[in-house]
Amino acid sequence: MPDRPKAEPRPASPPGAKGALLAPEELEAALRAIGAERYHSLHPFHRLLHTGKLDKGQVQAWALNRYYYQASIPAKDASLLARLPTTDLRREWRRRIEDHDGDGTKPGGVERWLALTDGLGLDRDYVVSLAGLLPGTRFAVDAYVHFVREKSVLEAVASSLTEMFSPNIIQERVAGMLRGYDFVSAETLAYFTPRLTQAPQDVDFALGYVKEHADTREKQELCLAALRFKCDLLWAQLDALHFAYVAPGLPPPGAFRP
Ligand SMILES: O=C(O)c1cc(C(=O)O)c2c(n1)C(=O)C(=O)c1cc(C(=O)O)[nH]c1-2
Repeated sequence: MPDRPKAEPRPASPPGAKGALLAPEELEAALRAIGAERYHSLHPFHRLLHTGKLDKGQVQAWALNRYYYQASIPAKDASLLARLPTTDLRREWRRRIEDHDGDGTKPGGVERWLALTDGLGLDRDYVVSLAGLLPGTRFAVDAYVHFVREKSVLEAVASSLTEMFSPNIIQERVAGMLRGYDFVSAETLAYFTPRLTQAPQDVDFALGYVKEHADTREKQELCLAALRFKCDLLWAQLDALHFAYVAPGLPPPGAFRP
């Protein structure tokens, strides 16, 4: 019997770097599939929040913790802005910072989030002090800021693409919370109205950028990994809230107590 040919040793290639380049629409489909599987709309805490199943203290805990996410978004965008190489790119990213920080005449998203925490009866100085923040929130949000600061511009832009999925959850949240809670008004939730137009505008640009600049399979895999990472850090924030305020309901030392 002739000797069987020996198997060729496999070339050591980095995980995820194999396979052919995806067409831009295939890349978009792969990004959307990540959202369908792991966006925070699927988290049990959000399902409770959106169906009126939480009490006022639990809704306050959500708003207080999410303040840190809102307040950190313009800081992460500013760190990316500083690394963008062209006027057009910087102008686009500057618009995001203005959406969140305002322009000094009209309030931005951070200020509008504080209107939400005011509306829920939280003390503004306490919210802004971050004194009652869950450690899990802090670690997850800081991980996002660090990711954007340290990874490539392409990965940083890709990590913003969870916004592809946010208009749906925002509509569900606003309708569900207005139906479910007598302590919530349309005014309290006014933060979300401009996001319904801002997020698609952000996504148009960021998705176009990713589809154009992820021009090798390896870069495409990095973009997919960036979006998974972002979904994970959004999920982790809700895990922390759920553990502290729903089940088993064990807020860590120093955290907000309703
Ligand atoms: O209400 C939400 O569920 C939700 C999700 C996300 C997101 O997917 O990251 C953002 C927002 N809201 C939001 O309001 C917002 O300003 C925002 C900025 C970004 C980002 O990554 O730059 N995500 C989000």
